Amino acid sequence: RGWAEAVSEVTAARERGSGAYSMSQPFAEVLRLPQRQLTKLVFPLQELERHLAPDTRPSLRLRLFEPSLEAIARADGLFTSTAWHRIEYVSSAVRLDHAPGLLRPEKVCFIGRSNVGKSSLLKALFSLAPEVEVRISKTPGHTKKMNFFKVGKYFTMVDMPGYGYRAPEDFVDMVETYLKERRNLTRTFLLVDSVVGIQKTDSIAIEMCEEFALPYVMVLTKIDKCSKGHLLKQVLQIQKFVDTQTQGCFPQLFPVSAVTYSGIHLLKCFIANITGNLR
Ligand SMILES: Nc1nc2c(ncn2[C@@H]2O[C@H](COP(=O)(O)OP(=O)(O)OP(=O)(O)O)[C@@H](O)[C@H]2O)c(=O)[nH]1
Ligand SMILES: [Mg+2]
Repeated sequence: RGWAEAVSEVTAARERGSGAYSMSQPFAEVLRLPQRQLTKLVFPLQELERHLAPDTRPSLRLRLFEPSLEAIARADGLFTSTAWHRIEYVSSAVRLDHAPGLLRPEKVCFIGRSNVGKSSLLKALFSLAPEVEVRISKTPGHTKKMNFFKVGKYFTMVDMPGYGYRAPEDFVDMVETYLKERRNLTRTFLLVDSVVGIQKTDSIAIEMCEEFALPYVMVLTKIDKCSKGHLLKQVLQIQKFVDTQTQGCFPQLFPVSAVTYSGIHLLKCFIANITGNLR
């Protein structure tokens, strides 16, 4: 289905004013981009796929989650803060028993090495809620607490401290306990730096997710820093790792850039979908 049709469909939906949230203005702009630019921004894996030899294509699982542009547009609305639908910081905690109550569905958290780009990713996902403050830093080990953010009445997202270099001392107690015991956690996003690929420290998190049998999703960060060839190599390598060495990892990778926003819209749509909010 062409994107031009999606534009008119979504525009019509917006004019009808249907639903608590509808397409964000910035996404209307995205839909006006030339096809190639739009694909690169919204479907970065598809853009890479064009450079693969036909017989290697099946190794990239591109088609597992392939929403329509209309669905992506609606998800963008879910991540837009309005007076009726507030996206906001809730609280921070260093221990599980300090975390917000379990009544609100938690749904998603972001884990990964320090400096991999967890806070930056959250900030990019919240770019249409500019009043939400997510702190990022060049210095690894910046996020010291579990930070809870709510997306209206729908769900909560958690930014975690990183593991590895300059990780907080109580990291293990904090993050392991959280992952193991948080009953309302539906999906864990495990971030891997696309420039360097899976490192020893990443294996800690992978093993943790596997051991606790958590459903998790691998996100490749900072893709703006990779050449096309390098990114393709990393994506294929990591995809192979996921296919052969993991049980609980969703077999489609999500490459993103918090700088160019490549892959961010698709990830918003995936989160809307797994939290049951893609109406
Ligand atoms: N070029 C580029 N830089 C990024 C991207 N995402 C994050 N960075 C940079 O990477 C550094 C670390 O980012 P953070 O988001 O603070 O990383 P973090 O994973 O939250 O780190 P800790 O809180 O220390 O665990 C910062 O200098 C960011 O500007 C990206 O997509 N592209
Ligand atoms: Mg951080």
